[in-house]
Amino acid sequence: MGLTKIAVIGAGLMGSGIAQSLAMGGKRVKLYDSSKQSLKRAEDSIEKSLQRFVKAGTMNEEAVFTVMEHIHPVHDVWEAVKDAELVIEAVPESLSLKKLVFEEIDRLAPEEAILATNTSELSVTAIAAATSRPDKVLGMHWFNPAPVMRLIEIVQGEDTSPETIKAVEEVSQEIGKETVLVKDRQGFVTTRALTAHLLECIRMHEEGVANAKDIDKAIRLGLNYPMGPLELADLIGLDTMLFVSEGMTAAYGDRFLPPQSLRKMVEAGHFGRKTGKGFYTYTVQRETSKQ
Ligand SMILES: NC(=O)c1ccc[n+]([C@@H]2O[C@H](COP(=O)([O-])OP(=O)(O)OC[C@H]3O[C@@H](n4cnc5c(N)ncnc54)[C@H](O)[C@@H]3O)[C@@H](O)[C@H]2O)c1
Repeated sequence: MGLTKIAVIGAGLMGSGIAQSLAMGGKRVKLYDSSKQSLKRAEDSIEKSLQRFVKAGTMNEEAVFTVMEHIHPVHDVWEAVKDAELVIEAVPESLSLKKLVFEEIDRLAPEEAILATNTSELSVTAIAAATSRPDKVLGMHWFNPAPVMRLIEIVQGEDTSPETIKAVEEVSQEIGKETVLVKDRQGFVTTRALTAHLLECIRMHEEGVANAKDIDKAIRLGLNYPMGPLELADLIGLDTMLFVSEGMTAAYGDRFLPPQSLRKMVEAGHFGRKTGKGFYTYTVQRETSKQ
C-alpha cells in the first residue's frame, strides 16, 4: 500500500465525496471543515450515499460500518494534517482562499506530505507557490459524485516532481480510480472541453436555434450524453459558469466569451437549480422550460 494517512480539507459536496471514495478504497481519512455544520452535513450525506450503494446491492451494512469507521471528522486543522501523508484540499473555488489554506497546511503538515488541490480550473502552480514545497503540490481533480465517477485528472504544476505524481497515481489506482495526467493549463482537459461545449449550447439557445428542452434532448439522444447542456449548466450553477467562462476568456481569448444571456441571467440572480431559476424553473423538480 502506498500513502495511507490522508486528510481532506473542506467537507462540502466534493470533500465529503472524496473522503467517502478514499474510505471505500480502504484508506483512513481525516475530514476537516472550518464549519461544524458542514462537517455534520458531510457525515449525513456520506451515510445517505452509502445507503444508496446498499439499496443497489453493491454494499452490505457491514461494509457501510467499516467505511464510516475509516472517516474521522475533525474540528481542528492541525489535528487533521499533523501526521498526514497526503492532504487533499476541497474548499471553495477562490485562488486567494486556496492560497491561504495551502500556506496553513504547508506550515502544519509533515514536510514530506503531498498537498493536492481539487480545483476545477485555477492555477495549480500559483497555489503551489504559496507553499515551501511546490515539488510536492499537484492538482487532483475529482468529479461529482466522487464515489461513482471513475476519473481523477492529475494536474502537474510547473514544479511538481515525478515522484509526487507517481505517489498520487498509485493512491488513485488503489481506490479503484482511473487517472489521466495533464499540464497545468487553464481548465485542464475536462473543464476546458466541458466549458466550450456548454457555452456553444447557451449561444444556440440565445440565437433561438431551438428551445432549451430541444437543445438538451438533441444532445442527450443524438450525442448520447447523459445530461443535456442547459440542464447541466443549471446544475453546475450559472454564476459558476460565468466565472469559469471569464477565466477561460482571459487565458484563451474570445472563443470563451460568456454569452450575453448568461451574464443577464446571473445579473438577475438566476443561478439555475440553487436559486430555482435558470434555463428551467424549479420547485423540487424541474417544472417548465424557458423557451
Ligand atoms: N461541485 C463540483 O461538481 C466540483 C467538481 C470538481 C471540483 N470541484 C472543486 O472542488 C472544490 C470544492 O467545491 P464544492 O462543490 O465541494 O464546494 P462546497 O461549497 O460544497 O464545499 C466547500 C467546503 O469548504 C468549507 N470551507 C470553506 N473555507 C474553508 C477553510 N478555510 N478551511 C476548511 N474548510 C473550508 C466550506 O465550509 C464548505 O463545506 C472547488 O475548488 C471546486 O471548484 C467542484
